[in-house]
Formats: sequence, C-alpha cells, structure tokens
Amino acid sequence: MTPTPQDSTQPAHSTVSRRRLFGVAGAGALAGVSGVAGWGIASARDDQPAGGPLAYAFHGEHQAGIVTPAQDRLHFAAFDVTSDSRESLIELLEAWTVAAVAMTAGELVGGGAPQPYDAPPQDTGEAQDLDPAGLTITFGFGPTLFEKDGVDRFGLRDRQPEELRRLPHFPADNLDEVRSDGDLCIQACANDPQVAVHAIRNLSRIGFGTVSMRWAQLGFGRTSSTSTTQATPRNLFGFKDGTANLHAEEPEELSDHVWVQPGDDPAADWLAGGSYLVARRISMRIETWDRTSLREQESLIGRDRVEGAPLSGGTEFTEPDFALQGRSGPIMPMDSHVRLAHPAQNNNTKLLRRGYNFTDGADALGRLDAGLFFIAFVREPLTRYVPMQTVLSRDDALMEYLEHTGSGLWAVPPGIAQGHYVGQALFT
Ligand SMILES: C=CC1=C(C)c2cc3[nH]c(cc4nc(cc5[nH]c(cc1n2)c(C)c5CCC(=O)O)C(CCC(=O)O)=C4C)c(C)c3C=C
Ligand SMILES: [Fe+2]
Repeated sequence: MTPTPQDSTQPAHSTVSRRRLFGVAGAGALAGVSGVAGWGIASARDDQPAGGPLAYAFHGEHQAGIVTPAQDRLHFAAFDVTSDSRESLIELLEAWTVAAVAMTAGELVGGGAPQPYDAPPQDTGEAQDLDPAGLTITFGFGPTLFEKDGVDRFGLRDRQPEELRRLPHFPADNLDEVRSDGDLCIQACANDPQVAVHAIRNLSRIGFGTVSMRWAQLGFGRTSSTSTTQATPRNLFGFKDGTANLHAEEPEELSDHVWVQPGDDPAADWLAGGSYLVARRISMRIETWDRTSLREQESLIGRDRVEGAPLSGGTEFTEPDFALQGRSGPIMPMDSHVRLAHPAQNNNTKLLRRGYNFTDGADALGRLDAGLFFIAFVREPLTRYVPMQTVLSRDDALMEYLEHTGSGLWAVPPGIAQGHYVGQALFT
C-alpha cells in the first residue's frame, strides 16, 4: 500500500512514482465508491525504501491543501456545470474523488491497467514519470451550484450556506467576468508545475459532458507560509508575505477562524469541518512600483523590505506597535496595508492566506501582466472577509498599485472519509 499519512499537514516521504506502479484497477481505499466504473486506481508498490518524494493523503478530517504546508505551484480552475442532472453531478464528484486519490498518491488515473489500444488512455500521461510532488487537490462549491437565476438546479437550494453568496462589488474592483465565479472550483497545488497541471487537466477531462472549465489560473511562488516550518516567501513587490498568517500548528486559531463549526449554520451542517475559499486575482502595477522609492514602498506596506519587521521596530515576528509616534504621525502609517489588515483593526478577523504569484504575459503597453492570485480560507466570509476587503479596497494606500481583476467564493466541504466522495453529506 502507498505509505500516505492520515493528516494532510504531515508529509509522507514515500517513493511512489507513477512509472513504478503495477496496475490493479479499482483497488485501494475507494473501492466502496459507487458509480465510478472505469476510474479505479492502482496500488503502489510497498517495497520502496523510506524517504523520498512527498505525498499528502487525500482522505482526512479536512481537505488537504488548506493547512498543508503551501507548495510552490498552483493550478486553480473554476467550472460551470453544463448538465441539469443531479445524478450526473454526483457521479462526477465520485469520479473526481477516485481520480484525486490516485493522483495525490502519485498513481495513474484509471490505474494503469491494460487498456484497449484503440481507445484514448484514461490518464493523459504527462506526469507518468513524476513523483506526487506534494500534490493536493481541494474542491469547492460555488453559490450558483445551489441556485442560479432563481432556479434550484440540483435540489440544493435549501442547503445553501448563509455565508455562501456572490462576493459584493468592492471599491475600485475592475472584475473580468471570465475570470470570476463558477459553480465548482478545484485548487491543485504541488511542488512540480507539471503535476499540478496534470491534475486539473485530468479532472477537466473526466468532467467532459458534465462541466466545462470557466476560467483557470496558474501560480508560481507561494506568497504565504501555512506552517511554522516554512520560511516566509516574497511576493512580486519584493516583500516578505505571510509573516502574520495563521499556521497549521495553531489548532485553536484554526477552529476559531478557518473551520466551519457544527451549528454555525443549521441549514448547512454538511459543511462542518470545511471552510470557505476566497479567490481574488489582483494585478500588480509592477513597473510603477519599481519606480517608487524604498521609503515609500515600506510605508505603503508598513514593514521593512529586507527583514519584514514592522516599521515600529523589532524583527519579522514582532507585533506592530500602532501607537508609536514619529515626527509626523504614527510610525505605522494610518493607510499602510499591514495596519489596515491587522486583526486589531478588523474585529479580530484572521484569514488563512494561501496565495501565489502569477504572470500571464504582457499587456499592449508592454507591461507585465503580473500579480498575486490571493487565496484565503475563512470560517465566515461575509461577516469576516468582506468587511476587511471593503476597508482595504477603500483605504489601503497600496491600492494605487493594485487592480482586482477576478473574484470568487466557494464553500469547501470537509475532508473525505475512505469510501466516500467529496461533498457527499450535501447530497444525502
Ligand atoms: C483582504 C485580504 C487581503 C488582501 C486582498 C491582500 C492583498 C495583498 N497583500 C499584499 C502584501 C502583504 N500583505 C501582508 C499582510 C497581510 N495582508 C492581509 C490581507 C490581505 N492582503 C492580512 C490579513 C495581513 C496580515 C496583517 C497582520 O496581521 O499583520 C504583508 C505583510 C506580511 C504578512 O504578514 O504577511 C504583505 C507584504 C499584497 C502585495 C497584496 C495584493 C497584491
Ligand atoms: Fe496582504
């Protein structure tokens, strides 16, 4: 059996590689899932030495890819359901679950069992010789899955969480409809871009006829740490990002701020143990930033660039002193990003940030189309994230260098038990 861990924050250094499999279609933990004929998985060899490629278990209390130490690469995709059949939707979620179990374990979709020579292979093949690379696949359900244009498409209207509504228009938003929203989302993260892309490609392929991809985003270079074992990375403005983030090692904080609790929403108890995923595609005016003095850059952020320490003093992890005065006012400027985003200014709101840098080529003026694909997990998006975003969009001096071009909110079901499919409690 594949030596995968029970906890998605704990890596298993297995030596699983797709090319070292022997094909046993339908074997493994998902044997109990119904309606997924043709999408069985292979068992990996169990005679590999310890230490080697990184694999995270797909099964667990919470979905992997939230508190899992943030990997280096992202492929994020939003889908619309094109079928109006509840049964087809359930079958898709079953099939996606089977494929996700296989791919996160470094196995081939379909199990690598002998297949007809005259049929397309079940796995698209580009990750065949690659190890799992810490792949996590995280699924989310958008507001339009529950009701769209007043229509209860899948009999789910009564189970829509109160907090799952389309995000409002924030000041200065310049959203592109084709980069926003979606009935379903999948976040694939890995330390190898080809593994992340392979995951989205294969899930999309499996969904052919039931869903169509609405939009997608590639990301490189994580912009946060989600574990205290990780060094703080830097965003494309050159600043350390993720210093004051929530971490996997703070279970009480996660219960308070990230995981939906039983009783939070009586109509949506199926979501207990899950969370909400907020995505914002934020373009960054890199060229303008690069012509801005270091003094100005630091006062916009509220931290120094080299160390990441608050301007009020100390080192990276010193708490900012918002009361400290300089010659012309507070040392931590009133409109600095860190001041306005700090829990002290936001009714103790804390988010688990898990974003990525992106570049999508250049625009017609020769400027980099680059930025930060902001992802955050939060227990109550409307009552906690929306007020914070409203303040930042309105008052944050950094906004002069930013443009929000994409947006979405999805409910992320809890972790999946062996033999179950993602979001199963919503349909039962
Ligand atoms: C609504 C939430 C947030 C958005 C959108 C956002 C965009 C954004 N942030 C940076 C750069 C940095 N952010 C930092 C801290 C920080 N940011 C948010 C929230 C949003 N940021 C929070 C809650 C915090 C933590 C505040 C605190 O408790 O101190 C930092 C400082 C380092 C750190 O703590 O992570 C930087 C740098 C950019 C460039 C950006 C949009 C492109
Ligand atoms: Fe920020």
